[in-house]
Amino acid sequence: MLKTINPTQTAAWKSLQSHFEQVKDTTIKSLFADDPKRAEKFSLTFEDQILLDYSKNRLTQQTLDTLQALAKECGLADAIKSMFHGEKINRTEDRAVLHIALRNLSNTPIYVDGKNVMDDVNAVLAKMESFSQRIISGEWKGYSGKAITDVVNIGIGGSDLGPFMVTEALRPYKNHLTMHFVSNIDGTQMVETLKKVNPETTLFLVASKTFTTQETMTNAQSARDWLLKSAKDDKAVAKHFVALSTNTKEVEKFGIDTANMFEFWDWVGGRYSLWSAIGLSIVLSIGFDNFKQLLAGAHSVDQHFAHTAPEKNIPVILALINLWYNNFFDAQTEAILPYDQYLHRFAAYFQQGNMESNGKYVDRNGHKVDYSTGPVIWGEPGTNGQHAFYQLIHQGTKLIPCDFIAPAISHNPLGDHHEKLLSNFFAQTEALAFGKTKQDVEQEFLAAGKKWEDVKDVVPFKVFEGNRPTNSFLVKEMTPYTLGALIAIYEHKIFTQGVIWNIFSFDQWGVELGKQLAGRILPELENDESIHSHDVSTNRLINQYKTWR
Ligand SMILES: O=P(O)(O)OC[C@H]1O[C@](O)(CO)[C@@H](O)[C@@H]1O
Repeated sequence: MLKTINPTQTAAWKSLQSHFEQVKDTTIKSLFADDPKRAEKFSLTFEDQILLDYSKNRLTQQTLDTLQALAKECGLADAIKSMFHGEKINRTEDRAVLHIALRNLSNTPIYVDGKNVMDDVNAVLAKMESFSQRIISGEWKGYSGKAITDVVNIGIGGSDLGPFMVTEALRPYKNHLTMHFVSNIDGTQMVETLKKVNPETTLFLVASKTFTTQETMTNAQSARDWLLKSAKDDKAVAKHFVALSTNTKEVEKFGIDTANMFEFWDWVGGRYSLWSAIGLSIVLSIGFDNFKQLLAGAHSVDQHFAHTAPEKNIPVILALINLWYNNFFDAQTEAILPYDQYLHRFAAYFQQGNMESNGKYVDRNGHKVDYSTGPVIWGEPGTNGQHAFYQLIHQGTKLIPCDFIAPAISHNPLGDHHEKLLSNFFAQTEALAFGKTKQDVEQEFLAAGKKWEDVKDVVPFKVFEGNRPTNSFLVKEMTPYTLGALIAIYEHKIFTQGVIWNIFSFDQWGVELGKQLAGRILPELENDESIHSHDVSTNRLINQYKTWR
């Protein structure tokens, strides 16, 4: 079970506080000047596929050692074992946390309540394999006898972001099926999607762990109505709708044959579910063998996380580095910046992954914390970000630790595009770390033959103080395997931080209140009567809406 220690009361935290006072003004530049072997010492390679360089950070070996001592005092090693052994570490929902079982290709038994979950996991994987083969080969026919050409995944949050992110990231592995993702309750997304597809050849995947989520059920109902308008026979539903869910009863109630249901279990968190039946859209898009490679990459990282010494453990090190900025430098956000267009939803995916997991102010004792927990996660692919928000990262007043991610081998070697992309990837972390001094700026002006009088006023604006921390992930090639590994690294980083912050990373009660209030407001919108049941601001907004609609 997880310990319930306030991290700020540990001896290691106190050491970190005094250590912080000693090193807070040390620059990355001086750390490199003092140790020519820094890049070698502060980097790790995962299976000759991913190089993580974390040398451009504001930390010393002592910082890392003390952070490791903190993790130890907070019981990280036991927490990892608890998760891998299927203990119910999601205590507020009384559930185990076993996304690692979904990719447990070694098939070692994992027990929950005395039952080996691997039997069910393997059965669903086999069902996903045979179903996807029938769809991809064209053997499965729609109501009019035509093969499926388009797949629409209807889901939201974890039932959308993961499958969408991965199918985009692995586009080079795609087959002929066209994938669509509808998540928003805003009818616009469904209407625009339905314009692009033909009811005779479209398969809908209704992806919802609970099968009660308002957005998904509303979208699924509209899609069903749309299908039946053409098919004019309820039997068509069985040929065009499948369910990905834990809730058999609700699936039946919706009218989907449970033979067309792909099951998963309450020990799979929504934001950790792309490895489960929720990944069916991924399987349909890239085929089962590639999906298995995705699982294999994640499984390999699971082994690394569970069995590698903390000082060589990639997710642990990443977690500690960002905790250092979050809790000692008071950094509020972290940016994820993939130099890979295919990863354009990677940051959005980990927005949910991280913020829904560690955005908590109540600790595992039920008390309000007096320290900072999960950061704001954001990001966009490079180089687009460079022309948008990098100004603030380079010269703003906020400290923003950034993760840079790039593949060494491009799937699209068009002219010198990839060299140009990668030159930016390398240049940015160098610029952020080392900056540009006043002397450099002056030198540059002189070399360009400028007169000192003409340029002296502009010098301060051209100085980069540097010392902005980054991690670099250089991935050999973005394959299903390496992508699976990368995602699992981030998942375990989030887990590690949650353990140290003494919070429950696998519930999400913070999303409930808004849902509850929306449920109360919806019937109030049914007529044009003036509303007085809320605060004055909400009343006014509702009443203005009623006049304008
Ligand atoms: O898969 P479901 O049950 O429809 O839930 C969708 C999403 O809603 C949440 O419960 C809350 O936003 C997420 O955790 C989850 O991924």
